[in-house]
Amino acid sequence: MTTATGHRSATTLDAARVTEAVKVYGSGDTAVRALDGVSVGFPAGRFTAIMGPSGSGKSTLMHCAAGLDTLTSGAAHIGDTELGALDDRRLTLLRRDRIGFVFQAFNLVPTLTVAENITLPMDLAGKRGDAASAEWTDALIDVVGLRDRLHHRPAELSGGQQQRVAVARAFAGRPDVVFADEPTGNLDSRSGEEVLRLLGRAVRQMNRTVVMVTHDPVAAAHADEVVFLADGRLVDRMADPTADKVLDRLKAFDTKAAAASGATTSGATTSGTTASGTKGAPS
Ligand SMILES: Nc1ncnc2c1ncn2[C@@H]1O[C@H](COP(=O)(O)OP(=O)(O)OP(=O)(O)O)[C@@H](O)[C@H]1O
Repeated sequence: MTTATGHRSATTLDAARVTEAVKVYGSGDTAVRALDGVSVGFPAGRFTAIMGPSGSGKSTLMHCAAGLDTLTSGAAHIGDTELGALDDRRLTLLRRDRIGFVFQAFNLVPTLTVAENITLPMDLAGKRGDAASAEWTDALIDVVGLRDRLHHRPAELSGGQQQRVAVARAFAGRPDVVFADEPTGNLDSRSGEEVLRLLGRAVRQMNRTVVMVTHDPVAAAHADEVVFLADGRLVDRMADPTADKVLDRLKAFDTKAAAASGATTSGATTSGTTASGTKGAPS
């Protein structure tokens, strides 16, 4: 089902979601409430950007949603799996098998070729070898445009090319969701644009799910939807973002009055999208 804007409706299942997520760092006088009751879903097959002022909780939300960190209270799900119910071993397996990561630092293995870096997670998981995986990897290599670099090592590539390898590696195991934390932070604007287009293509042409933390309105404009955090709370969602619209929304955070009167997590809507982050669907 698609909406008038051509996007999938909110009835699409969430690939990942957090419910009433609270994360407190430290204790006593020095305690920081990084997440203060956030409920948000990241729909499967869509590209969602997480934005907000510095310190608003973006990275904390991503880390808790991806099982890299644990919530103080509330729940985080990947599909139907509640992360809090998993022991360390199962959580590690879930991260390996069902989640892909792209970070600001490319984190490639310098001694491996591009091809070996891309298939490393699948090799570790013992998932390579079947025809479907080979076909998928082959298609992925074309999407990221690295076919003529497959036998190079990371040091022989530009920063943009290295991040494209990291993107291919993140999608290689066909994870349920790829989380990207400031994936263009180390890139010039042209290389960054390429990586963002790549993430968009993976979502739209290969039916993948991407959740990206960024502070850059131009980067966020590549997403299908932007969720805004402020002071550890979800304050707004914006479908069909443009850089200008995102920038305007961020500027509103600059004044305390706007922050105080900003939309709350329960019912604010932007461009017809529910702000609750749940699966309530427009009919
Ligand atoms: N490990 C930690 N220990 C203590 N406080 C932390 C820790 N990690 C984050 N915080 C605090 O939690 C709050 C949210 O941090 P977080 O990094 O999630 O914000 P952010 O929106 O990603 O910020 P930025 O855009 O600057 O990266 C901040 O006040 C931060 O100082």
